[in-house]
Amino acid sequence: MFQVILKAIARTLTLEENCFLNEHGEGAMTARFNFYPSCPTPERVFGLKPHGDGTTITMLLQDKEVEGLQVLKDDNWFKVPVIPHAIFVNAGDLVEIMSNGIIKSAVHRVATNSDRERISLAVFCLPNPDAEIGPLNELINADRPQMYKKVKNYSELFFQHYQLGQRPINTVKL
Ligand SMILES: O=C(O)CCC(=O)C(=O)O
Ligand SMILES: [Fe+2]
Repeated sequence: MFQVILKAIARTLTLEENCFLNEHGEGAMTARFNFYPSCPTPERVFGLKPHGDGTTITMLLQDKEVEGLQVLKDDNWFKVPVIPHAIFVNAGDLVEIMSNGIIKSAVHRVATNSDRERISLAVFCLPNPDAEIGPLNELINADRPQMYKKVKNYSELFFQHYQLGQRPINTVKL
């Protein structure tokens, strides 16, 4: 399914539909269930701290009753509504890099809830660890010079910085 999404993004940018997939290769998908217990002090405790995903694409099945996911836009946090059985698609840092910054990897976080627990299922799409991922040549020009270095095995960089509360994408900006 992520292939369909990457093709759709390419078409949106009026590019050849396989251009992102050619960079990405077959890649790998990992899945994680997130369980957020109820928390008596939600104003003081995050379920998941603010981060951008270190993926190409993340597909997320949210809890069908309990909200919690919030996305940062223009310095404001917006709640993602609960839509039962809908899949929330998030562009990760690697799409931001490949698109030379045109598609943004949204910073998001998860709030806790004082009386309800919450569960979600995230599927993370990643390129092969040895694939070199960089801005597409088609998206580099005089008006928009190359904005990111090429990266390899971004997951490793991601986790090093995540622990420190930093965004790894800031370390590969030119
Ligand atoms: O639980 C959620 O709604 C979001 C999970 C998430 O952002 C993640 O696993 O990276
Ligand atoms: Fe995330």
